[in-house]
Amino acid sequence: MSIAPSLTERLARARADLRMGVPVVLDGAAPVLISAAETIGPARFAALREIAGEMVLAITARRAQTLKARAYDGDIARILLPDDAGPDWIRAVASPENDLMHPMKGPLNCARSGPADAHRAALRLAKSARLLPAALVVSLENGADFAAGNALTCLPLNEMAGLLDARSPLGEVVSARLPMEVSEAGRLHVFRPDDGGEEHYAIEIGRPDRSKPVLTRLHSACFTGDLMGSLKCDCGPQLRAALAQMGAEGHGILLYMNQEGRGIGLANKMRAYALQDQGFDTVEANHRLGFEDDERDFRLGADILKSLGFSSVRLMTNNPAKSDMMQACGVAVTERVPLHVGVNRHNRDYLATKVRKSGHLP
Ligand SMILES: Nc1nc2c(ncn2[C@@H]2O[C@H](COP(=O)(O)OP(=O)(O)OP(=O)(O)O)[C@@H](O)[C@H]2O)c(=O)[nH]1
Ligand SMILES: [Zn+2]
Repeated sequence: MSIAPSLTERLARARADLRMGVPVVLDGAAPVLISAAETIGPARFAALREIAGEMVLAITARRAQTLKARAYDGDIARILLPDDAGPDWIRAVASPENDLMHPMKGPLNCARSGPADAHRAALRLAKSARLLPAALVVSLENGADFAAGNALTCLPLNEMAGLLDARSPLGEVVSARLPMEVSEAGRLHVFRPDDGGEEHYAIEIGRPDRSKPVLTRLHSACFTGDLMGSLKCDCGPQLRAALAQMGAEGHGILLYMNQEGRGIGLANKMRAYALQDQGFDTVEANHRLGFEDDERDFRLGADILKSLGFSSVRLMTNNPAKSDMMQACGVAVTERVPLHVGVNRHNRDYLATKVRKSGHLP
């Protein structure tokens, strides 16, 4: 094996670059330089203008719908950057926080022709870096030379879709005994993906029989609900109720997935909360930010269960998408255990929206 970073490792670097505001080169027949809209500063923007390439702001069709921009590519829109646009304009298009106070003054001119694969890859990369899905895409004459001359991460455009689809194998790094309030026979397993991405955890209560369906909760991280006692959702009560039931039964597995905000990250979830204060529901808020309703990958939970030796579960959830994905990944769901706890006046509408729009069971 070469000592140089693999493509997957370079992809992980690219995520860190975008988060810092450093552009990344996507090389191919039509090479481009991509930057995350959210992290472009004035100095780098001025340097990008000097390249004198075509400048396009790529956004998702979800965001385009709010802005009344034409998504000619179906899932994305490519807005041609006006000559007088700067980082503030870019951020105003990318982020909906001031949409109501300053409705966008169009018209936003969108590209109809030419390839959109680099733009699509840039948006997927920004999402996977937990940034707003909006990217400035600047055309280059020679991608490889430009990357080498500026010490930038360079990725082959024709391999981007496959790289972004792939899910990096999760390996167990360590496990140790963790006596807990619900059970003194607790154990925490830490799983880490090969690509340097987010770690996920499994809490094992007792020593469940691997040949029988195990009481399981697939829980997504919610800093506000799990730790801060937020009343806007039901996550904290669900977490504690699941652990309590496992403690009472003497065994169970709680998968704690670091997929905060249904996979959009805490910063974006707080942007969604700000929109909810303007009157939008949880699904509309995600869409206005440019995300789908739910950006989580539940397959990771099934991967962890299988690597711990389980092949069937009694799944504690109200969300059929979780059961469906388990089954599709080869983990049998022998029973769905409903988990209705923690309803209050602040989260009643949120829970009703999940039933009405996201297929949750009442
Ligand atoms: N984007 C977004 N995420 C939210 C919002 N409220 C809560 N969340 C996140 O939603 C996730 C809730 O996940 P879960 O409780 O595991 O899953 P669920 O889909 O509600 O299904 P259940 O298994 O029935 O609880 C957590 O990652 C929260 O951070 C919101 O308004 N917007
Ligand atoms: Zn929550």
